[in-house]
Amino acid sequence: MEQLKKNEAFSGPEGPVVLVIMDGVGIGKNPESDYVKIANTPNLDWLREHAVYNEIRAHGVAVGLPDDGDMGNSEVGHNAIGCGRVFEQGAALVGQAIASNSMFEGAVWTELVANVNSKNSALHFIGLFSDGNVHSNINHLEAMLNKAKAEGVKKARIHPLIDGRDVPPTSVLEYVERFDKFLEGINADGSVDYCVASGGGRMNITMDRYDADWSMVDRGWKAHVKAEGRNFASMREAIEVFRGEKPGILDQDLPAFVIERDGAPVGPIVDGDSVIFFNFRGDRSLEITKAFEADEITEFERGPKPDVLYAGMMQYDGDLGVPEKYLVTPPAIDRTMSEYLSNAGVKQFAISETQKFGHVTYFFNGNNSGKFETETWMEIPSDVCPFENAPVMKAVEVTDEVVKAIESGEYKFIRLNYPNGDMVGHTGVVEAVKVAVEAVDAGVGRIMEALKKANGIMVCSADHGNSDDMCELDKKTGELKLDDEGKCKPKTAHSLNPVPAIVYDPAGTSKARKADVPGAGIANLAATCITLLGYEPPADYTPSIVEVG
Ligand SMILES: O=C(O)[C@H](O)COP(=O)(O)O
Ligand SMILES: [Mn+2]
Ligand SMILES: [Mn+2]
Repeated sequence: MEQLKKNEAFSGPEGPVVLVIMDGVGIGKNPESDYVKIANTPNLDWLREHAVYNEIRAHGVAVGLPDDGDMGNSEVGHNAIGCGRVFEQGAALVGQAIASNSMFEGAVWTELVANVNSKNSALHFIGLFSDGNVHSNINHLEAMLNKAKAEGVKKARIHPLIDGRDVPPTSVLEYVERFDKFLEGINADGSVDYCVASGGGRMNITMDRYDADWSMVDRGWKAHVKAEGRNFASMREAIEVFRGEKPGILDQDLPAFVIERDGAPVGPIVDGDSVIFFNFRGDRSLEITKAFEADEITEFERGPKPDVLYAGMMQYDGDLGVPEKYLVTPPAIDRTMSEYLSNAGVKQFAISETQKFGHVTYFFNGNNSGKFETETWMEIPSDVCPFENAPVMKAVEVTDEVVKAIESGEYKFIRLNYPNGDMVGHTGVVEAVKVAVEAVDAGVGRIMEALKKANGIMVCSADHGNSDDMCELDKKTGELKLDDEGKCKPKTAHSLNPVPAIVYDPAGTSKARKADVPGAGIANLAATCITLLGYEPPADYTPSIVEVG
C-alpha cells in the first residue's frame, strides 16, 4: 500500500497528537435527559468556546449501518474512526445475505442443516434476543428458523440472551410475545418441534468480552450446554418469577433459566448437534466461541466439549481466524490508520481499561487482534463490579499513563478510550452517569495541561452517544416518559445523537480551522489526525474536518 505523503502546509506539532475517544458522550436534544450537559464539565465547556469545535455524526449510514434509525455503537464507531472510511457493517451485510438467499446457499449453512438432518439431531441458535441491531437481530433468527423448517430440520432449540441494553431496559416480554407467536406458527402443522431451551440476561451469562468476567460464560455454558439451572416451563414464566423475586431488575441482569418439559430439559447441546451463535458482532462472541472450539480451556471448568458443528454468524476475528465456520463474511477493513502510521514510522500508543481495550485496539484496527510494528498497547484492568457503584472506573489510572506517555516524548500519536460515558450510561443510573462524565472531563483537563507543556495537539471526540440521552422519550412527541413519581424512566441504550469533535492546539502551530465538510462523521477523524500529524491523508479517506497551515 502507498506511503503517507508529508503535508507541505504543516509538518506536525513538536509534541504528540492525542486522540481522546470519550465513549458514549454525545450531544443530547433534551436537556433533562442529557447528562453530558447536566454534569459539571469545565474543560469540555472551555473547549467548546475556545478550541476548534464541531459536531459530527456517529450513527446510521455515517458508520455503515442499514439506516439512520440505527444507533451507533463501539464496534462500528471504532472501525470507522480507525480506518477513515465507512464500510457496510454486520447488521447490513447479514440482512442482505438473508434477503438475497446467499447465506442459505453458502457451504456452512448447508453443512449445519445436513448434519442435523442426517443424524436427526438438533439445530441450536444462541444469541442476543432483540432487534437492537448492535450485536444481532431477532429478524435474522426468525428467517433462519423458517429456512430450517423449509429444509427439513425437525428439531430446533433457541437459547435467547436477553437484551435490555441496546433496547429499552425492561422490554423483553415484548420480544417474548412476538417470538411465542412465531413459534406457535412454525410448530402449528406438527411437522417440527422448535422451542426455547435456555437463556438469561446478556450481562449475566455468555456475552462477556475482553476476558473481563469469564464466570458469565461459565453460567451460560451450564444453562445452554449442560441444561443445568433453575427450571421453568417457559421463558415468560422464568422472567416473571425472577422479576417477582427482585423487583426493578433490568433485563440484562436476569439470571439463567433452563426450560423443562415432562420433567426433563428440552434442549441440552449434545454430540451430533449443530450450533449457530447468531450474533454478528465479535467482541461478546469470542469467549463463548472459544468454549465451543478450543480443545482445552482454562478460563472455567467446562468439562467435556460436546462434539457439535459450531458456526458464528460472522467471522469474529480476522487475524485469529475465529470462528472456523461462519455464515456471513465480515467487512474486509484494510489500510487502517494504524497501518499507515506504522509504515510511516510513527510511534503509536493505544490505551484503555479492559471494558474498552479491545475497542481501541481490535476494533480500531479493523476487527483484527494483530498489532502493527510501531504500536504499543496498554490495558488498565477494569473493576469487576456494577459500574453504577464505581462510575469513575479507571479514568484516573488511564489518564496517568497518557500523561506519562505525552511527557516521555516517546510517541507521536496517542489514542485512548474513556469507557465511563458508555459503560455507566448502560446502567441507567443517572446519578452515576453524572459522576462518570465528570471523571472523563477531569481526565481531558489533565491531558490538555500535559499537551500545553509538550506543544502537542488533542483531538477529542466519541464513538457514539449514550450519556446524552438517559431518559426514555415518547417516540412521537419526543417528550420525557415519566414514572408515577414523575421521575424520568431510565434509558440504557446508545443514542442517535451527534458527538463533539474538538481540535485543541495550545501552541497554535497547526493554525487548525474548521474545514467545510458537510455531513462529516466520525470516520473523518482519521484524516483529521493524519493531517494534524503532518501527513496527507490517503485519497479515499473521508476528509479532515480541519484545515491546517
Ligand atoms: O456490548 C455492549 O455493551 C452494548 O451492546 C454496546 O455497547 P458498545 O457498542 O458501546 O460496546
Ligand atoms: Mn462505545
Ligand atoms: Mn455501549
